[in-house]
Amino acid sequence: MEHQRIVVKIGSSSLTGPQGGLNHETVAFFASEIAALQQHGHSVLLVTSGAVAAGFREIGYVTRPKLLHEKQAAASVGQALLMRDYQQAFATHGLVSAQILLTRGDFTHRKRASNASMTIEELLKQDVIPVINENDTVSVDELKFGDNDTLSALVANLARASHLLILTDVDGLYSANPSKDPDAVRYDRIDEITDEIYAVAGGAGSAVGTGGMRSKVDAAKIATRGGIPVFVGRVTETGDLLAAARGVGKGSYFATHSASLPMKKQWLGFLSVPLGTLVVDEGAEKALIDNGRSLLPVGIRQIEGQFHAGDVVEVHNLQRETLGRGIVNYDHDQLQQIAGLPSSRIATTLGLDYIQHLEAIHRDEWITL
Ligand SMILES: Nc1ncnc2c1ncn2[C@@H]1O[C@H](COP(=O)(O)OP(=O)(O)O)[C@@H](O)[C@H]1O
Ligand SMILES: N[C@@H](CCC(=O)OP(=O)(O)O)C(=O)O
Repeated sequence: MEHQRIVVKIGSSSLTGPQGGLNHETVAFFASEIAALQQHGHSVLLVTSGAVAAGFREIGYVTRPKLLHEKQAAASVGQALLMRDYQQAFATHGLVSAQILLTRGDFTHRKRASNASMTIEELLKQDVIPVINENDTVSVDELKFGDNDTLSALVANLARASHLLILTDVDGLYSANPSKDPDAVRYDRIDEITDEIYAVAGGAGSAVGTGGMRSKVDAAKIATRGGIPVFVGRVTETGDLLAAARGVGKGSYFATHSASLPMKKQWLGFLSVPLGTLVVDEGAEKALIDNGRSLLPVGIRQIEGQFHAGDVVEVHNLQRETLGRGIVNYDHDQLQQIAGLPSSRIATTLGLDYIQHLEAIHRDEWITL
């Protein structure tokens, strides 16, 4: 196996128990597994949860807090404890580690994403292990990732990793939550993330985890669309992490079919914030999805939101299923006037001599989701 860049994500459920506090032996074990990957010539980026779980007991909460400000307070105590454990554990293998705290806003702003990327590149060049978590102190409501699975997929894309390994307390995705259904069977390999996969992926299984399998499938979707294969499973014994990276781990593998997605399309699909929604008819749905064509105003049935030309909008079919996202060429009030009209009537309806773009969304500015 040649040198690879591997993102490893460790969930709260793997590091702590329901009473909170860190399990120091477990942190030390994961550090030794990561050190083994480094010794095999790979570069590892670690995305770790556990700040809230590590800190809540320390400041006097009996159970994991539910309110945002309490979670933020617990995380600010716990993040330092988490980092202290990792730094000590990596140091015993002669490895230096660095703390990086990110929010979704850091990915949506291209300049900040590029700064984060430059820092990560320099750390990897110096053989330092970036240890990444969400910046819980400044993340509010819609800015929050909510779970670190999505964060790990965004990091994998940003760093152009060759693998994303999501470690959790269950050895893969099962046909039903295996802690509740003893007849559940594991999916060893998932070639396509279908509605059936989403239907079986349930919520968190423990008092400390968030997101459960559902957010892991979301993460797998983001990473595999970016050309990065994903492992979701358990690492409990020496050598398990190396096995996971080699494709023989205890878990499920999500395959990728895409070549790595251009940065612009990644941004459009997974980082941009849509400012409106266009509902389109069956003909437009077919043109966009089956024929890879642009969206013309004639196929638009309904317009929602106050967007302007150049903004990102989401596109729904008549059943209100999301088809994808694109950059729209008209302001919302212009689109209201021309929705349903053939291209020949657009200029006169808008009172213009000529039209720069006949398409509402050009195919080059579109991603199917
Ligand atoms: N179909 C499924 N297959 C496996 N686990 C599932 C499934 N649906 C829900 N789960 C739950 O997801 C949990 C893992 O997610 P989570 O608790 O968020 O862990 P983490 O802290 O590692 O992110 C499992 O322990 C399990 O209870
Ligand atoms: N940033 C938070 C992550 C929250 C969380 O529990 O995430 P996860 O265990 O990955 O589902 C923390 O460190 O506690």
